[in-house]
Amino acid sequence: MLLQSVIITSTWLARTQRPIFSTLCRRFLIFCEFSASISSVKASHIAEDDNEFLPWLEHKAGAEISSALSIGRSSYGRSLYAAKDIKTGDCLLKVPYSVQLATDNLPPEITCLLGDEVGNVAKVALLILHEKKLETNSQWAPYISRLPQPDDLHSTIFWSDEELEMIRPSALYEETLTQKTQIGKDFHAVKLAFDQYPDHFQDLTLQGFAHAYGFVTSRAWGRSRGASMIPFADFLNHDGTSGSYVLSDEGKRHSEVIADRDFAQGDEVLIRYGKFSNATLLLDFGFTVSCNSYDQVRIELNIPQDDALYTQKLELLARHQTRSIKDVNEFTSTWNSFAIKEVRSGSRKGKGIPQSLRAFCRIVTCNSQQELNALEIEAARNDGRLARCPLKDKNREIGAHRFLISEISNLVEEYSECIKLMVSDSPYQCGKSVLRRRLAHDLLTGELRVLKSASAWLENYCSTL
Ligand SMILES: C[S@@+](CC[C@H](N)C(=O)[O-])C[C@H]1O[C@@H](n2cnc3c(N)ncnc32)[C@H](O)[C@@H]1O
Repeated sequence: MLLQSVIITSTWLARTQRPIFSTLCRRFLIFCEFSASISSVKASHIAEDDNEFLPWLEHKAGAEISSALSIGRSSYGRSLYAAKDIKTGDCLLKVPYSVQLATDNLPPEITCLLGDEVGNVAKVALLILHEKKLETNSQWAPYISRLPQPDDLHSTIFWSDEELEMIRPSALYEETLTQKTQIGKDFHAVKLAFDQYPDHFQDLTLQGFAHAYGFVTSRAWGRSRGASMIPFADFLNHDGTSGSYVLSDEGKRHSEVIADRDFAQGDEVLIRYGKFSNATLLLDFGFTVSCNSYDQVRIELNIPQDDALYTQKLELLARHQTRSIKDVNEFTSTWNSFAIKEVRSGSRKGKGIPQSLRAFCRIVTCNSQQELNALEIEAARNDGRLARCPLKDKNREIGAHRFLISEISNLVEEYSECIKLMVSDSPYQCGKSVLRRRLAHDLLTGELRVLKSASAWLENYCSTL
């Protein structure tokens, strides 16, 4: 990822910028949000060597980083626990910028070889590889040695083709391929840059580069100077239900986390990485949460090619095309691609189903040039957007929504089939395969829940119109 964080300036102005999800730029988000919560899991044990990590980092920083937290292990890997009773509003940790790893830590002789085509995530990945190569001579050795093993990375970019087939109906499938392509491009740009310099990254493989890339997307936060790995803070695990923030204070040049509730000594402290769907969590971090309230489904609709008004409809949409809109998960609603979120039952307005999607269906189901003209006239009288109001002809309004129900039903069928296959698939798999099957299952069942909620709302809309 880049984890989301709130950047505070001297005026305490939080900026909210986030590049594209599932394309690498998206990772340079600036709006980061953290939240802390209590897990019922108490600190199991603190690995012997982990005791030395915080003193090492504090010595390096020349400042105290945390007296409130200690390192332990949970089922999520390394984790942070309350070292004492903590009150809401207490500062949990404060990590100075001077001990964070960002692109400006890259040695100048490496930086000067890299062109603009090599993105920030790739540069931080190179920094990690560079430090790794130095082994114990690296001044970051205690941090680098605590990064996960490649086998512990479960982002879909590391899934085999067969594993990826499990998530075929989800937009994450395409997002994963796009991300892999981007990593490949970054890798080749890096290789080209270092071609003449056998001292640097001569033995770099695409696989090694992709792993380093995965470390960055799953453990770096967006800051004004780009992606930053924040040692110690990156031992915090995610809980989407909590709601306090990690602040990156540009003035004081540190990142901090404030407790949003009380913790008893020994409680596991979890933060919210962002309001991320399972698709985002899986691509960026390699995990999912069950019943994720931020889940969403991207659906793409097209005007049937055999539609007698195909060209007229396309032209009409093009004339009224609005700028694409990105949401928090970086899903973009373009002219024919829309993100649906879970619609609460009983919701009157169908919040979760974009108005632009319903408008698209009203246009697609028009049967004559006159009907299209009427929509254009209405748009000119209002704010210029097409088909935002319910059609006056009730039957046509129902027809438009029935078209959408039918598209969603096809998806529901596709998802259900895939889930059924997944459940009945080879019972002999173990370890990594079982874990990835569960991740795929969480993803698809979450997206299926969203689709079904939208379908139920639309059915109700049609029957009560
Ligand atoms: C920023 S690191 C957190 C520290 C990490 N557990 C470690 O061992 O260093 C993010 C990674 O922790 C794990 N993680 C965090 N929250 C999780 C959760 N709610 N469920 C499962 N894994 C989680 C995932 O492997 C994720 O890529």
